Amino acid sequence: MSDLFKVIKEQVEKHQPTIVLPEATDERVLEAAVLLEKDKVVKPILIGSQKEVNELANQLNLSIEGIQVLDPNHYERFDEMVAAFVERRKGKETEESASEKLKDVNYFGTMLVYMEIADGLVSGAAHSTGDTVRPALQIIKTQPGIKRTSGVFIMVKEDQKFVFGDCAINIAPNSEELSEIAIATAETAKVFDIDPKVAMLSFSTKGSASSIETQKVSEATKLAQTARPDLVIDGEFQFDAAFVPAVAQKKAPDSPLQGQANVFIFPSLESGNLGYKIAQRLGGYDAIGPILQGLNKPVNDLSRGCNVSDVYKLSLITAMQAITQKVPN
Ligand SMILES: CC(C)(COP(=O)(O)OP(=O)(O)OC[C@H]1O[C@@H](n2cnc3c(N)ncnc32)[C@H](O)[C@@H]1OP(=O)(O)O)[C@@H](O)C(=O)NCCC(=O)NCCS
Ligand SMILES: CC(=O)OP(=O)(O)O
Repeated sequence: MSDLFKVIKEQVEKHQPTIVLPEATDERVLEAAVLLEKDKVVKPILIGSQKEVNELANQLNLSIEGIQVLDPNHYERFDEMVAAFVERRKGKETEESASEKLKDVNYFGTMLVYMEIADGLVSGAAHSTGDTVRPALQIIKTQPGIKRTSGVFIMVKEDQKFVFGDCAINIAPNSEELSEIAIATAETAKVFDIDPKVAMLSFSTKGSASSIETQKVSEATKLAQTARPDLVIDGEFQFDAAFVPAVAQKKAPDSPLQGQANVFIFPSLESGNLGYKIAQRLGGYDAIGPILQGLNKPVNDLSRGCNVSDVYKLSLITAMQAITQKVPN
């Protein structure tokens, strides 16, 4: 385990927050839950039928002793949960539609976090991002002052750490949204002990090309710089000009980044999602996330391509958010 995760583990194990893993019948999730329980870092809550979870555990030769399993079909506080959901969705759900939705493991798990029965949630190993995050967008909602949540990856290889955003949520952010994503991502980087140097990415460097797309990024850069003059944010940059000092010397010699960027903001979800997967699969980086930024409580997504270690590490990050994020709901 890298130093970064050793530090997070030390921070988290003193508190052992409760993290919901709704996809109990996914082998990777069950295995990660068993490891988290064994290492006494977080208390996992699995969601599903006890019978099915027992069967999978037996098949994998895993002991789930001590791990709580909650079944939406036999949950003693289900009526209370339905009432709280209807109240939260004010006019958008009836008791009947709420009872139906709360049978879904992601809605059910998200309500456990909302009702403070659990401290955070990690899902998405077996669900699309839309199905994983929609309950959180509807129930947990964004923190005051944050218009949109976004999803970032912490990219780790040996002692190298970078943050990539938005790789998960906003399909075609406008310049205001991109500026908000850049600021939120810089703040997330600090949580991982990265002194953020933010590059706003494009296919152009400082006006080398001009189009609606490049102008959007250039405008977003100005908005972010004006809103947060204390942060180092510059753009628009091609990746090489942001990352390679010799190329930065040629393409953008006057930029404060000097080819030393460590936070990369992609102009669209197409580029962000592709970019992180290329760095992960061709570049050999560990890609942990998507970590959702700006929500009132920690709910995080996984890629369906994740492995046991990804589930474990994202659970640690979620636990860390739970103990550090004291935001009023
Ligand atoms: C995230 C996503 C699912 C939301 O879309 P959606 O479910 O159609 O959202 P809706 O427009 O119906 O909005 C649902 C609720 O979420 C809120 N919402 C939507 N996007 C939001 C965002 N980025 N931040 C905060 N809230 C958001 C809406 O305001 C709405 O709230 P309300 O019901 O209380 O009014 C959609 O943007 C999406 O599919 N993004 C791409 C996900 C993806 O495939 N990523 C690639 C793999 S990681
Ligand atoms: C984050 C992401 O790309 O998720 P998935 O691979 O499940 O679509």
